[in-house]
Amino acid sequence: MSEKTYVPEGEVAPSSQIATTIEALAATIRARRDAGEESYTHQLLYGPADKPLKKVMEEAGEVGLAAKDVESELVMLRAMEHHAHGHEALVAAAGERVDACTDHLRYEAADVVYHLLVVLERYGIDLDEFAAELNERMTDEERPSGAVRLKQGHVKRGK
Ligand SMILES: N=c1c2ncn([C@@H]3O[C@H](COP(=O)(O)OP(=O)(O)OP(=O)(O)O)[C@@H](O)[C@H]3O)c2ncn1[C@@H]1O[C@H](COP(=O)(O)O)[C@@H](O)[C@H]1O
Repeated sequence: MSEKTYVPEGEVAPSSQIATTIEALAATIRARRDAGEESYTHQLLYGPADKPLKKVMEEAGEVGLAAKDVESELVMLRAMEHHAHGHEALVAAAGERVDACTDHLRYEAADVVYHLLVVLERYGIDLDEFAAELNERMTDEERPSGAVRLKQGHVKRGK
């Protein structure tokens, strides 16, 4: 587990954190089909299609920019480590900037995943079907036992 994360005391961790989280988020998004206009998700599911599609592209771009910021700060940190001997405070400050940029990258990545899940829900692609797409790309050695697969005829339709 990352040193940046924790499970609240007294709570039992699920067997897979990310699977449980994605499933819960996808279920919330699906449930927002029955919500009112005050729900942002509902607006993305039923409003003009351009809105969620533009959000996916915009947020993906923000991931790219956030990652570039991490790169720039890493270059600064390495330079500090090489040239700022005796100036531990400068090195520590550079390390904190890397850390902050990495936090921002994670934040933008979550925005992409949320909007991607909304787009999948909007067009009726459920999580199992999405998993099957990813599973098809794995080698037999990589693919977990019992992993869902795409039926022939639906494989590589996008190519
Ligand atoms: N995970 C998310 C989530 N991630 C990002 N967002 C929204 O996505 C938008 C991100 O776009 P921006 O950063 O550009 O913010 P913005 O300028 O307000 O966005 P726009 O109005 O320009 O589209 C913000 O409005 C965020 O609130 C999310 N909105 C909802 N969820 C989840 O979906 C659930 C249901 O949300 P509602 O439909 O709002 O009830 C929530 O409880 C959350 O669990």
